[in-house]
Amino acid sequence: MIKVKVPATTANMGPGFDSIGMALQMYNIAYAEEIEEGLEIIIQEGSPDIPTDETNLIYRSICHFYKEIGKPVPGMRIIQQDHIPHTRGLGSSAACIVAGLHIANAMSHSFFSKEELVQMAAQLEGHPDNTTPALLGGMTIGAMNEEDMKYVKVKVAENLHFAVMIPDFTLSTEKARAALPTHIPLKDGVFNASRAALLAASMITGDVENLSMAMEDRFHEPYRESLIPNMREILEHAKTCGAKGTFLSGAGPTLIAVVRNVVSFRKEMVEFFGGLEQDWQVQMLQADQGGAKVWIDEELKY
Ligand SMILES: Nc1ncnc2c1ncn2[C@@H]1O[C@H](COP(=O)(O)OP(=O)(O)O)[C@@H](O)[C@H]1O
Ligand SMILES: N[C@@H](CCOP(=O)(O)O)C(=O)O
Repeated sequence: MIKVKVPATTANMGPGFDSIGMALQMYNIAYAEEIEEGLEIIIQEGSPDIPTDETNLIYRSICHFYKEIGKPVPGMRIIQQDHIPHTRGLGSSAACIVAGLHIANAMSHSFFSKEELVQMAAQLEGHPDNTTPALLGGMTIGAMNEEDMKYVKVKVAENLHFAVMIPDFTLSTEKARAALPTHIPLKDGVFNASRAALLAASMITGDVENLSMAMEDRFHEPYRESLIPNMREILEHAKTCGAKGTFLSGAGPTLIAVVRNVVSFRKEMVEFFGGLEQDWQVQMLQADQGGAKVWIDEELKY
């Protein structure tokens, strides 16, 4: 039996559109084993609307891997225990890709290195900001072309807490990407480049006081705001409650605030959400530093 545990990820973190992402301590677990023929998918925990046929994203990622190595896909049973809410901007699709590639790697005895899987996963998702931290943990800064992806992994300071504010409605990445413009004014390019560099450097040095400015964005948040009721008010309120920095998680609709005052922040935000039409859950999480883990027959492999 193969077991894979993959963390949720938050991409962009403000200005790092399609480049910067971070793993969070929230996980999907998948078990897989070969069976004589066919495909059996059991969703033990998680959303009932996840497909259990060949369109399932874990299975599609497994098929992609087998195609790459030129071998037929064996019959298999997959059991999912999902804790990452899907279509909320917390990298559930990246978690499926990472789980699928790890399962296929183990099942086919291919022994691809983690580094090879990092490259394959980034090409499969098309942007490296979810799959790279999902595989490696921490915060990653990546840049890619058709052949290659270069990245740096940064360990996230242990004293940083992330208030992950998840609404009861979904927003697909596809829809949120369709809202983006094809051109960005030069002044916005300068705005984002300076903040993305400041964000990366500040996370390395631990200069938390920079985060308020370093997490500002003009590439995607202003264009996605209309898809997320009360987004601006929520982020502004989070700042008045002491957030060091705030951003839209991935393509949204989840919002994240970096906080130090965990208990009081949560209490104040829960009160604030009580006055809004939509239901918002607040989870206080820390960064996952190690990324996806794989067990074969209960032995931890990596
Ligand atoms: N646990 C899962 N198992 C199978 N497919 C999943 C799972 N989670 C997400 N997906 C697929 O990924 C889609 C969501 O991807 P996306 O819009 O990129 O949102 P997210 O921000 O959650 O990654 C879902 O509609 C579903 O097709
Ligand atoms: N850079 C992407 C990130 C999408 O992340 P997800 O968690 O919403 O899938 C984007 O902003 O479109």
